[in-house]
Amino acid sequence: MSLSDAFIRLHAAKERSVLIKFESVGKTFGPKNKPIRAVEDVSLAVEKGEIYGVIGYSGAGKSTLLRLVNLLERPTEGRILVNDRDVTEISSKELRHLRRRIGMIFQTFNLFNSRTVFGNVAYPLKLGGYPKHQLKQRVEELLRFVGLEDKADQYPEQLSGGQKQRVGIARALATSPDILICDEATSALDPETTNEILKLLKKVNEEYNITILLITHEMHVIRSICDRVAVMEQGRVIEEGNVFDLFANPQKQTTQNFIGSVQNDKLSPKLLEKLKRDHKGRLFRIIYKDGIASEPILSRATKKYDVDFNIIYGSINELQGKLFGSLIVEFTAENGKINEVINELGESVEFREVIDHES
Ligand SMILES: Nc1ncnc2c1ncn2[C@@H]1O[C@H](COP(=O)(O)OP(=O)(O)OP(=O)(O)O)[C@@H](O)[C@H]1O
Repeated sequence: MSLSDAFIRLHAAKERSVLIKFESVGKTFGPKNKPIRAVEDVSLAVEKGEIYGVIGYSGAGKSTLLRLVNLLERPTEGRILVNDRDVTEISSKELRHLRRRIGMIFQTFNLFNSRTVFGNVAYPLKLGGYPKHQLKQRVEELLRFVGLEDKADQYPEQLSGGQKQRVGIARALATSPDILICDEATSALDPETTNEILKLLKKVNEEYNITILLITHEMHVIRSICDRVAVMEQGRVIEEGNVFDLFANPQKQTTQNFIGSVQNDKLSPKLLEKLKRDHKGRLFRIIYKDGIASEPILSRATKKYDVDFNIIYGSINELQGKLFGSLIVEFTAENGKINEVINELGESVEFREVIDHES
């Protein structure tokens, strides 16, 4: 192996190193005779530099799992390693240090209403003994990063929800953490503001190389910015993996429901009836799962066999840089020709004929 190969491998290994590790973690609340199992036997590894999302319905145990990382809650079983150190075994001094390495933002922003935007962002710096003469410069730099340089003297009540979350992000970044934990950070925001905050989180991840661990109940958040995802239900992780793979091949009903909430390509029986009334050709659902561009495949095959095609429903989106989604297409021609097109398409995409209602 050449020296440059060795360097590349070493670099790649470093890039993929595990930063947060849950090992068979459990958390029980409540008295012994009436225990509430919030987290049940969770094992997960969050790698350095990635955006890792945990999704689940209300009560699934997401917040509890998140709060275990910086020991806002203590696990009742298992171990949580941050940078290879078991957080349950560190001293209170080390814990204070760990908490400075982990920034946190919240659904309800948790800003100090009696302090200005500047005061909120400066707070963790003052607490950590940041050099006074550099403080103003650091806060201004952070406010520029989140796009709030003109709001330094305003109070939280004078800001919109999105602006408040930007302050929360600037404050969380003040101590230059390695990890940013996001507790439903966009759940209180409208869709447009949600997208702005998600873009900002992506920028935090890319420009500062900060690992992000977020929880959400919105699949849109996972689809937009996460590299990997865990689906939680009743305290357990029921499915986990790369976001594209999970979208392409969901195993559990809950995962399928979450994906359905953003795909929006299921036909209601009423709509299917109407489509069949309005379109006299044969209807097929074509599923794109591996990033192959839709139009060229369709137009090539239909042109070759002289079949008319008409895209009538569905959507294709970008997911982790690849195309993903499904389309309902009408083919009009004699059956023999349509069958030829089907045979040809079958080599590169998955599809099925839409006959009755779809599950
Ligand atoms: N401090 C606590 N004391 C007792 N039970 C708790 C406590 N915190 C959470 N729980 C319970 O643990 C379970 C998981 O709650 P958790 O808040 O972690 O779920 P979640 O997925 O984050 O849901 P939500 O989005 O509604 O907050 C729930 O049954 C909840 O009632």
